[in-house]
Amino acid sequence: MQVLKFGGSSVANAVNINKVVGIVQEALKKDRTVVVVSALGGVTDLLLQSGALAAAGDEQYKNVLQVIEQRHLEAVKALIPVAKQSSVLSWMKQRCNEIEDICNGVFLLGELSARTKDRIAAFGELMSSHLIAARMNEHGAVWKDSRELILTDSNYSNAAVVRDVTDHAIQQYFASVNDQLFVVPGFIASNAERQTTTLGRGGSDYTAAIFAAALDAGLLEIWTDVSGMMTADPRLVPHAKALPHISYQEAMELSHFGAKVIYPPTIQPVMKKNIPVWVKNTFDPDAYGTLIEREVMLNGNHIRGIASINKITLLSLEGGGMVGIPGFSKRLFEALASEQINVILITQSSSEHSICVGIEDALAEKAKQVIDDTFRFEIQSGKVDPLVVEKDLAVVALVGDNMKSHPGVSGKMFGAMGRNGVNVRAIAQGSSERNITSVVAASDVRKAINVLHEEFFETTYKQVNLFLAGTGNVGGKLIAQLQQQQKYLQENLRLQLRVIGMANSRKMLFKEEGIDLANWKEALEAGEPMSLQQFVDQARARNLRNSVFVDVTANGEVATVYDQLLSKSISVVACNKVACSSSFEYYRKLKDLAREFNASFLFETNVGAGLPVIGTLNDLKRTGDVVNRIEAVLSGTLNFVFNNYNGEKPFAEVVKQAQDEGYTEPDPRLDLSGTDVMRKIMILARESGEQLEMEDISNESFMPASCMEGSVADFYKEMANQEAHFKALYAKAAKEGKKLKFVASYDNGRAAVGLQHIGPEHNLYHLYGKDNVVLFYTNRYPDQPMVIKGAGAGAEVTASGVFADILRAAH
Ligand SMILES: NC(=O)C1=CN([C@@H]2O[C@H](COP(=O)(O)OP(=O)(O)OC[C@H]3O[C@@H](n4cnc5c(N)ncnc54)[C@H](O)[C@@H]3O)[C@@H](O)[C@H]2O)C=CC1
Ligand SMILES: N[C@@H](CC=O)C(=O)O
Repeated sequence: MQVLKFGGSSVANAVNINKVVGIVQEALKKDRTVVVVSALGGVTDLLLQSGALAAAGDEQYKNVLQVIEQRHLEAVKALIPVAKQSSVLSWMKQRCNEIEDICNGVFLLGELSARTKDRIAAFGELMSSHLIAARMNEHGAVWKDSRELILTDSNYSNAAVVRDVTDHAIQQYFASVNDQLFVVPGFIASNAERQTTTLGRGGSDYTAAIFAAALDAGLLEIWTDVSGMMTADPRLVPHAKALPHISYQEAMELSHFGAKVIYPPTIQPVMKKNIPVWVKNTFDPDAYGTLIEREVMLNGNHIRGIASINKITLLSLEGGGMVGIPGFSKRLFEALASEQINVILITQSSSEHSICVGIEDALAEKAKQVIDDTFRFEIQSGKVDPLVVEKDLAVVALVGDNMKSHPGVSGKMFGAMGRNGVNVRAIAQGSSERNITSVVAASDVRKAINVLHEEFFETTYKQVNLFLAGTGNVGGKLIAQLQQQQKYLQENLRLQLRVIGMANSRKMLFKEEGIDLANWKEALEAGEPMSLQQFVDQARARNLRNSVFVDVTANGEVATVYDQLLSKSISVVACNKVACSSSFEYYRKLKDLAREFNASFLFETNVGAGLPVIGTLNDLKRTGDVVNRIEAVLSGTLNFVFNNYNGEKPFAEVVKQAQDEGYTEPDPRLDLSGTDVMRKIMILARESGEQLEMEDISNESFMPASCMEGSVADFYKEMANQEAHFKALYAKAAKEGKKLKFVASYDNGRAAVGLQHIGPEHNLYHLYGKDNVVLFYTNRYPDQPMVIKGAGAGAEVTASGVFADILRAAH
């Protein structure tokens, strides 16, 4: 004997029912078969709706009944040969009249009892099963009303089956007939008074399990519209994987926690009899689906799936008066039970100072009232605080038989969530160690499940979601490098970098599946007008795991939003130097936020572009070294200018060349004034542990003050006017056989920048093109400094430094 159950979507219309017929025909070749069917998809809702409308005195119920009748009559006409249609049509018509009569009564009384509701709801399965039996008449199908076989109590809408009587009735009936194929309605049963009852929404699965268990079936097949159970809800996790094999216990845990593929009570009866349950897809019958059995082979992973339940409220009862007093929790649970409030999760700290339970959001008010009433005396006398109710939460659970006795699973789970800023509000784990349950904000569910899926299942790659501000010189090169490396990173580092948001000063663009970097310019141009706050809000609201905000602007305002991002665990990578060279307080705050919210705040390119200056300094510090002195040339622009200026070509033209080659700041006056170098030496001093501000740094500027007045065009014009000044600077140094270098120094708490004459004996003398050099004098490098030298400006090298920071943030 085998039992096949088909859900509402599988029998939603004539086309689908014909697919079902094909599947049953094949099955019939193997064994005697019981087919359990749900109502035509959506019909149960329509039936309940008509009852509710009638009870509310709304005559619209007649229209809803018409829709129901129409759907069934049409299905009969499409499925049953014309010669045999009339008896089936007339049977359907009679049932529809019965529903109408009941609803008319409800309308007149203005009352819908639980009993009547079950009577109305039952017609869905009655009519679908009758229709399908008629369709399979040619295959010898026998229609049997399950209400004659399944006995329940009178708890309408969620009746409990009286198993021994039911088993006996089913066994007797099937022993008394010789037919091979039976079609029975799921979901419905009857009580001792022969009144119709129902087994709860999803109860057709349960009906099938009851038949399978009573008949000692060899197999129970649950045919639905998905190809089995998955590692996570595929609507939330695009990379969710099918689970070909899973144990009864795991299936129950996953189903309880929201994987709606199978109705949870279904497992119990078949598990007792060791009957395998095969979840299959009606619309893809060749797909393997999920086979649920007692013993399932290890799949190398300690967890089988991730499940969630939304709309959870946490109730917390706290108070010193609870400690050491037996009976508090008993009273709490009795109070909830008295109002039929189901408890989804319980946690109690060993201090006994608080008990916390999770229930459905919809029951929160009722729960608050009954608990506050129950503990009124204790609350008034201050022994217990009034109940704390926190709504809009969700449960996220890891499920797997193999978690048992494997240390590290919960560490991995909470570590991954913590790194992504998912705050865990409560935790529960039973001693079966089959599930670890956490409660998180409803708004974090999607992120939490994806983070966990990536951590436990996605050996293929890790997704990193970028929000990129700035598409100029450096930004443009960065985008090109990201595009060029996408494939390599996916294949070699298992990283999938996606640019989800992109902005320049005029436009912004978002694409959850990632912006196509081959056509970003056109796409961004067609984007929406840029609003910095909206860009930040989007990055926060999307709440994607492994999010990184990349600031490739030179903009002060952009630098002010880092705190909003870090506090949402979004890492920040910046080549913009404004944040790190603003007040020490803000710089410190950003570092603290990054630590607090497990995010990265990386700005390697703030000094020396792509050179490993800040990283090296941090390595020295982390390993216990102390930086005593720094001597450096930190301006690519100024080094280029002084390397290329000898009084022949005008100074202004050399500066322009530096700008055209992409070495200067967007505003070149920042380079020429020495401000850019001040920022850099201050950042190095701060990273060395010094609390410096810009005012603390002396700057011996070589620029005539007149050059710094007006616009950038005025700046160039005035530099041309001041050519004699620059010639004199050059000539003086050349006369001494020296070179002009704009040098930055930090020495035991003091920092300075300025133009110096550097002789051939000096460490800074042999420095060409746009190079930078940094000399670290430390406790471990007291005489011969640690030297970092190389190209210190240019869009390509800067972009690669930003890229490297992104990869560091990703890890
Ligand atoms: N060029 C170099 O060698 C190095 C540059 N840097 C830094 O790189 C940064 C970028 O420099 P470039 O690419 O040369 O500048 P750029 O002027 O070519 O590009 C700046 C980009 O930022 C965008 N932007 C400006 N304000 C914005 C806002 N409020 N919101 C969104 N986008 C905005 C602009 O539209 C433009 O796309 C600067 O902070 C610079 O200090 C750092 C190290 C070396
Ligand atoms: N404008 C800067 C670029 C890097 O920060 C420089 O010239 O060094």
